[in-house]
Amino acid sequence: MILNKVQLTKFRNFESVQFSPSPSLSIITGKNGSGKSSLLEALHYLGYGRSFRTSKHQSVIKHDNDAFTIFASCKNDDDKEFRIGLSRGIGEQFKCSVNGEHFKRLSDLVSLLPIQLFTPQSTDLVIGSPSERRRFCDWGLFHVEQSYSELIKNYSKVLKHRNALLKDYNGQSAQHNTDYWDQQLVSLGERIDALRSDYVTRLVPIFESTCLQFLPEFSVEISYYRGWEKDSELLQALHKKLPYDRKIGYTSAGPHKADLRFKVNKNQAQEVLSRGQLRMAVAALQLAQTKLFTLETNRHSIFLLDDIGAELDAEKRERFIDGLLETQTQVFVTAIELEQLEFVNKYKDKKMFHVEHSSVNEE
Ligand SMILES: Nc1ncnc2c1ncn2[C@@H]1O[C@H](COP(=O)(O)OP(=O)(O)OP(=O)(O)O)[C@@H](O)[C@H]1O
Repeated sequence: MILNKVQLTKFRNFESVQFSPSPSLSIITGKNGSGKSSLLEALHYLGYGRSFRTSKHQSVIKHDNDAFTIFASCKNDDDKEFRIGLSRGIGEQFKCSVNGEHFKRLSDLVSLLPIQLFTPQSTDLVIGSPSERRRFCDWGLFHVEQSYSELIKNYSKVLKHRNALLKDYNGQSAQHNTDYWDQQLVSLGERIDALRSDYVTRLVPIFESTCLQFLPEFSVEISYYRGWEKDSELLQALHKKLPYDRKIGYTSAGPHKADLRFKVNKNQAQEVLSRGQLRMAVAALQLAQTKLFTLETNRHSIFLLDDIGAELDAEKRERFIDGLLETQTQVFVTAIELEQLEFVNKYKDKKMFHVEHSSVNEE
């Protein structure tokens, strides 16, 4: 997948801009507040239907306006051209289209564009809550296994019903039967677990070899926690936890509690690694996921690198971009100054853009 042309209207500080990125590397420079991250934010919308900076869609609409629009001309991996459009007004739902045809579900659009993002906040992937790591795994599966997003959606629905029943518990266990929801939760949950567990097994060796390039002085291990006790069936775990779950009013075992656990030299990552080293661990993880995606789908993804200068030294910046370009990923990088990217002269297919006075100029 390649974005050939991107057009934003009334998005953040941009009234109306368009630019034609490189199929390989696009470097976006500009002063603080010029709009670099906003450009990546708009691309992120195409891949996720949301911003990476706010959950309020209204905040990205240019002040004193009532809707934003993002258009992109793309070429898929079979060389077919298509146009996608996304807009959202204040208090409205998304309007999405592909080749001018209206799409009802945002998820249909989102599945077209495999986009990943790396920002100064990306260390949350290692040290933040387990939901960050579940989202990471789910991205990989969502773009590889067709049925995966439906599976997750159905699981979430069943979980909601079971939690509602647990909240209703009034101390009368004889009349409080969760069996119906337990069975459905188990059937969907075990499928999710099997897919995730396989995915992590395929990812780990790629991650370990990538880590050798980024953090050669450390031994970094990832293990998969499926969300309930080892050596126990999910149904058993649900039964065992039922008294506790009734007390707290929600389900405390299952794939919605899964995690990827990091150990660096056998310790918690944040005990051992500096902030910059944590970012390198994340870079290695995302690069590994990019490699696996390309290997398994024969498709190419899009990678957004916001503020590359923050806490990654020049050698690691170069290694990261090299690794992404080797997988033929379309890469967008923002930096305040080009000096942070001195090594880019070696890339042949790059394009440079400068953002100033709410316009984007190719240099
Ligand atoms: N809804 C909005 N309408 C108009 N302008 C906005 C809106 N939201 C943010 N801005 C402004 O848009 C500008 C672009 O912000 P952005 O974060 O994209 O800049 P940046 O180039 O990435 O900056 P930095 O290098 O400091 O991270 C800022 O000046 C910000 O104040």
